[in-house]
Amino acid sequence: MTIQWFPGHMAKARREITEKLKLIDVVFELVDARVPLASRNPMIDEITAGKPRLLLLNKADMADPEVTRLWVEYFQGKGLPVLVLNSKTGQGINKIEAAAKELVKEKFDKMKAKGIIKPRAVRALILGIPNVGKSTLINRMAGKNIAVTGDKPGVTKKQQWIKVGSSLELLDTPGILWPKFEDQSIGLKLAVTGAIKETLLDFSEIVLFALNYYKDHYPERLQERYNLEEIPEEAIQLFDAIGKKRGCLMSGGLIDYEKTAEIVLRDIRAEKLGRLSYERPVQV
Ligand SMILES: Nc1nc2c(ncn2[C@@H]2O[C@H](COP(=O)(O)OP(=O)(O)OP(=O)(O)O)[C@@H](O)[C@H]2O)c(=O)[nH]1
Repeated sequence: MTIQWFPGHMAKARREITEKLKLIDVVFELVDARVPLASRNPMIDEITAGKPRLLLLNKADMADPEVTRLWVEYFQGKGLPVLVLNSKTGQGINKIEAAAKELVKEKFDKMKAKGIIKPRAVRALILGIPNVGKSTLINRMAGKNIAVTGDKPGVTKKQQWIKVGSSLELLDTPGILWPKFEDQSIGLKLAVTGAIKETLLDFSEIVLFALNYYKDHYPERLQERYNLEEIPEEAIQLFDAIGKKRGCLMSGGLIDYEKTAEIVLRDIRAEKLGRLSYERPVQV
């Protein structure tokens, strides 16, 4: 998957989301728990145009649980309801229905009191940037008993609804948001977590970024994994030390950075360094 968001693509994505928003009551915004800000489109408020929103921190099984707890506090403090998920196993998913109902309760109660609507299921749309797990979550929520309720009259014919529990209906296609590369670290965070292809960026640069972060936040994991006596001050020296330990040397004893980077990135992907987060809420 390559992400190339040209203005034309963004306009098209936005149009598609606007169309879907007309059909739904609540938005499920899916982000990667390891990088909840980098994997989020900063224009989300504007894009969702006032629809109630539930933030879902997905891939929490790969994130540092302590940091995820801080993120939950952070978003709740901003008045945004949030749940922690592992869409692969389904952990946390059983809380979504009740949270969605709560978000629309006031509006539904008012409409019912005025006789505008009969009791009906809450309709929801999953929104997120590529690779955050939208399809995995939809499949999980659909479960074994996919109960597609069919087209709703008067709306886009192709839209299908998946019934979840007794009071939630999910649009079967997600809304795809575009990532926003406001600064270089966002691209690096998305590359290290696998949201964008690492070939889009310089391989060694991604690993240097990761090592720099681990050096400050997870030094003991590095020591343990690469059998290092101490953690050097500079990330580049850390690169050298790991290369040496792993025998990534070129003729003349120089460190083969490309090979070292490959090893480290493979370890990160295989979770050999444990559960890691790459962003923390700024302490205020
Ligand atoms: N460990 C873990 N992996 C997950 C989780 N959710 C999704 N994945 C994996 O993440 C990858 C991307 O998941 P998808 O469901 O294809 O993501 P998507 O957002 O639909 O991606 P696009 O189709 O590119 O927009 C897959 O390899 C999934 O197996 C999760 O909670 N934990």
